[in-house]
Amino acid sequence: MAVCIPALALHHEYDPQIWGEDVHIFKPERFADGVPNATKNCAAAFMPFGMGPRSCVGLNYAFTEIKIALSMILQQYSFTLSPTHTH
Ligand code: HEM
Repeated sequence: MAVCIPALALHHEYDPQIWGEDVHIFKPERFADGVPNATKNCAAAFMPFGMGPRSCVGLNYAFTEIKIALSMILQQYSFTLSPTHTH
């Protein structure tokens, strides 16, 4: 028997109790304090690589590739502190 988890539906089954009232908004900064905080410690609310013994074996490879791609993109830009930035 095959069990299929529709990842897209899972992450779009909007649950304001977990994600907040702004659940429909694309808001990457909701992960700024880590996944556990963003998901109110609900491990099953966000599982892009699945979970359990059959979770994605390519997870670490995928993360490495993502970091390489991001660093290659960022090398094309230069960054300076905003003059209005205060600590
Ligand atoms: C952003 C990239 C990737 C995402 C989001 C992703 C996501 C997933 C998900 C959701 C599953 C199903 C887990 C489950 O059934 O609970 C899975 C399984 C799997 N993934 Fe990935 N994956 C990614 C990249 C990769 C890469 C780069 C490889 C190999 C080089 C890979 C190899 C596999 C394999 C072999 C399985 C089956 C594991 C099993 O059934 O035991 N994945 N992946």
